[in-house]
Amino acid sequence: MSFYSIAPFIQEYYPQYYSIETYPAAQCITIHKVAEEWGLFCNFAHTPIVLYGVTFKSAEQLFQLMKFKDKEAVRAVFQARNPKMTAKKWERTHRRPDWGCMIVDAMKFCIQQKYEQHEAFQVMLDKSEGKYIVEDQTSFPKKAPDTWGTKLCEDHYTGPNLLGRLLMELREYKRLDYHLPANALDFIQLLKK
Ligand SMILES: Nc1c(N[C@@H]2O[C@H](COP(=O)(O)O)[C@@H](O)[C@H]2O)[nH]c(=O)[nH]c1=O
Repeated sequence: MSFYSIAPFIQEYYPQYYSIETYPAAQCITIHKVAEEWGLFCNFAHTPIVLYGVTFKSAEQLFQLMKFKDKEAVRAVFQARNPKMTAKKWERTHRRPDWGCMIVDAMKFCIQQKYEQHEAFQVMLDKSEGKYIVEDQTSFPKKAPDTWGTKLCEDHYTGPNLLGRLLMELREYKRLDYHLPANALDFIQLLKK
């Protein structure tokens, strides 16, 4: 199993999300590229999030930073043009040891902040009512979708679709509840010094 595979964490700590879902393609809204119609649902969308006076350029940047506690890694990922790729480099050596048991709560936190700080995102979520939301990874080279997404198989999207599921939960309940370790946001102070 790859170091980067998060499926074992989901199985152990978030069994309620450990499943493969299937959705009829005709009833799906797909998240693929930021520039596309529903691109605002993508974590990479330009939706600045301000926390304790620090501005994060996207939910993705915030999520990637939450993996780290060390100043060097935090600063490198914060300054990176592509935080996801830079985080991958630092993860092997510097990922916080409890990342696995907080990963879904971290994602919920980031999406909840985006929701609270961006009305356009709230409006678009409401507009998507009645449709399934899926992250479309069909064009990705790997054979199977990862935990966050799905792939198109004939007339349906199939995969764990955790990103889509969290967005649908947010749409339904108007909030995502999360429980983070007390030090989860300490990294923000490292960006101020
Ligand atoms: N795995 C994937 C995307 N999926 C996105 O990756 C994010 C989390 O990645 P990770 O930190 O690896 O768990 C999350 O925002 C999810 O929507 N996107 C992409 O362009 N390319 C990828 O390969």
